[in-house]
Amino acid sequence: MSEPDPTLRPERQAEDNDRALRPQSLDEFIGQREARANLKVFIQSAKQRGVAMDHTLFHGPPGLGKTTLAQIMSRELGVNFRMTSGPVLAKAGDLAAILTNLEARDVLFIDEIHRLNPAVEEVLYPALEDFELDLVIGEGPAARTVRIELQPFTLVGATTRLGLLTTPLRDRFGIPTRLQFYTIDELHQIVTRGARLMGAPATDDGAREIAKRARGTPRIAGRLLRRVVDFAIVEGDGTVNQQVADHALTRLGVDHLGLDGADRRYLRLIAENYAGGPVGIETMSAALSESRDALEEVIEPYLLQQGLIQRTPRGRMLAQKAWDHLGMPAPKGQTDMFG
Ligand SMILES: Nc1ncnc2c1ncn2[C@@H]1O[C@H](COP(=O)(O)OP(=O)(O)OP(=O)(O)O)[C@@H](O)[C@H]1O
Ligand SMILES: [Mg+2]
Repeated sequence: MSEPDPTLRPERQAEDNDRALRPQSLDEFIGQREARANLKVFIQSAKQRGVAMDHTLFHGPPGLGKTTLAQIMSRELGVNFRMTSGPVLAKAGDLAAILTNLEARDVLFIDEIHRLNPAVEEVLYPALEDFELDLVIGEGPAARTVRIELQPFTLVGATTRLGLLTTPLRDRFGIPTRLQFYTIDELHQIVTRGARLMGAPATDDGAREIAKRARGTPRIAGRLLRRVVDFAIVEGDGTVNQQVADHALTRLGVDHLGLDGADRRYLRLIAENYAGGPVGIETMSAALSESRDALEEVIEPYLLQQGLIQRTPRGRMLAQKAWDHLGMPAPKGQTDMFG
């Protein structure tokens, strides 16, 4: 079986640096209606009161717009945006250096915040609560603690794994925000806007075809759009229409539900080797040579959201929709419990 095409995975790649498609304001940002409406109120209120906005946590699957929203927040608040990530902050001193350089009301964005070193996390707590740093200077008997006052700031954390956050850290976010998969209509708008910005006109049904197959994820929609544009330019007349979109996406191995090779391998494994399940995640991970994290973070959320699989205490099971999608009959009695 062939390796999944990295174009189709929601993980970050260099081309995300293509800023052209990144929305710059809350009004330009499509989708996440509820989160956006709430953020608007909290941003406005912080500005009117002249205070740092409350610490905000974005969580949800990769590619749904966590980093984008954090950048938009700082822009709308009119403050600096400082960016780092959990794995990069190895020592308490690394975080201290960043915190002491923040200006009043700045946004500090920590990506992959579930991967903070515990020693660094300890330093973060008083900083978040009282805008104070307790630093230990020197070693042994000469060691002493100094307290440093910080400017009030807003921490914006992002994570794909809310469950891996420690409770004390989680509790320090006044504004926890879960990002949802996008609807086809929302992705349709995102693709149409992206095509316009790329200078490649998309017909309504062309944009819709890409939207339907983008796995609910703007990052994937952007990637698929780029590839469809390639086909449109080389093999068509440069227009993104339904025919060229379907042709290109089929060539890329993206099926009509937006599933790619890795998704189908996942479903087929349960169908063919485990008669529809239940099968444990560790077994799946070994059989597919994918890390458990990758399965839980990247592959499963969309399959669950689409109602293709179910998570049960005994493991993963295929739902009827998955059997239909694979074109295989479900074993007798197998899916009855789900109706
Ligand atoms: N609502 C949106 N409208 C248009 N484009 C969007 C939207 N949300 C995200 N994007 C685009 O999708 C891509 C991924 O967004 P972003 O980097 O913010 O995701 P993320 O949630 O931070 O992902 P990760 O978990 O991998 O860090 C970016 O190129 C961004 O421009
Ligand atoms: Mg991000």
